[in-house]
Amino acid sequence: EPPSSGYGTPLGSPLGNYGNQNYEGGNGHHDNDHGEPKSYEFGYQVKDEYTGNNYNRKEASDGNQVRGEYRVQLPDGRTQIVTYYADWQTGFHADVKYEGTAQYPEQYNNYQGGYNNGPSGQYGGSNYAQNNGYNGGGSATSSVSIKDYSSGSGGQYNSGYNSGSNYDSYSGNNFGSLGDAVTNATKFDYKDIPNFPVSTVMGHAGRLLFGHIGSTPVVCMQGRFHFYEGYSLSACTMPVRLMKLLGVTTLVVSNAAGGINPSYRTGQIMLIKDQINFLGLAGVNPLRGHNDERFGDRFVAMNDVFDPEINKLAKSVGEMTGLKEIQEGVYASVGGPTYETVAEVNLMRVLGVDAVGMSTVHETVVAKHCGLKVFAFSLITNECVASYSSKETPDGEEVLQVAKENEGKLKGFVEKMIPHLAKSKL
Ligand SMILES: O=P(O)(O)O[C@@H]1C[C@H](O)[C@@H](CO)O1
Ligand code: HPA
Repeated sequence: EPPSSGYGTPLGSPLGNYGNQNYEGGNGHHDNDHGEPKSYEFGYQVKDEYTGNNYNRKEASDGNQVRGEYRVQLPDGRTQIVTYYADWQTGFHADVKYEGTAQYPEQYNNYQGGYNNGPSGQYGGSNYAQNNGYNGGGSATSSVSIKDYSSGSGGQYNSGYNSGSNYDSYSGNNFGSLGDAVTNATKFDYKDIPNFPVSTVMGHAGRLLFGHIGSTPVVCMQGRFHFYEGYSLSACTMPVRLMKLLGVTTLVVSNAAGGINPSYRTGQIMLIKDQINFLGLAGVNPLRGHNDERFGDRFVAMNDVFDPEINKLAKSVGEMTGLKEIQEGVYASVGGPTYETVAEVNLMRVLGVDAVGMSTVHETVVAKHCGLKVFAFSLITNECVASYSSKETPDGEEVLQVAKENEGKLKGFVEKMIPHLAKSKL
């Protein structure tokens, strides 16, 4: 069978009577009306220091066999060099080599297969832990794929949790004791879980718990990962995808947040009715890059991520457990680790933000993408400073302290809310 595409290229070249006439008829090389097959050669090169463009191609044929070479600049910084020959009896033969060292831009790591998952495979998702220095706390990047968790670190949790585990309590900063709500818990330190990031923030215990709240099976994170720790958002949200793969159906998220709404007081709970994704609006989104269709669609609706019915239930459960003045409002996340300037606090007020933090929104984005239901709430740990005359300044110790003072009531709330949520089928 004469190859077609391998021979298409010369068409239109200076000696372009080669391809069509000799091969498309399928009658072999010599029985055409135009005599002997003709030789040709062509080539081009683009080399431009300013744009960095550097590629070329050359090809020659003696009429029987085509030989050529082309160089392609890969987005990872390497040059791919393909040397080939082809003839109509044996087809196309290529030898592929690479020059240079691959860099790992985040958008390619997000693609589980890696754009270069062929001969060298350096971009393959399963390599990310070794390559990206999760534990160094530096500029970590990750790719998260079904492959990573179905046959890697996830495997060890599958038994017992895969079927019927429909709740996940995702504990945020400083609420380590929410983990105490989990009964008969099996606990794993993050550092002992292959390929898992580690928490570097005070108050984040760094443990994954499996157990029950009431009769509901739960997976609970004692401690999360933040963008300001140096993790990419896809690394921060990797556990959400892990939970999805474990069979979790609802993500319960908590956080410590600063009160932007002037009526909010330290120690109050705010049920999140909507969010503003400042990082996302600026293009920093955990879903940026290749979309793994096995988790969800490319484009994700976020207008319906928080269910007003769940919040209604939470309000009544909260009141039942003695929570006072439960608020419902808009949470915005910033990259941190800086707290807000006076101007930023006032900007957020104008924008309709009620509470601000440094987590959660990327987790809810990834949860929505993979079809998890979401329930989220904030503990107001400080009142954001909106005036230049104020002598107050937020600090991490205060946040931790307020969280500690309130963790008992949060635990009571979560212990009741999760079974109610499970029963309600919301
Ligand atoms: O993990 P969360 O969002 O609860 O923690 C908040 C944000 C920062 O980590 C820290 C700032 O005080 O608290
Ligand atoms: N700003 C941002 N993140 C926070 C705050 C705050 O005031 N308090 C707790 N997390």
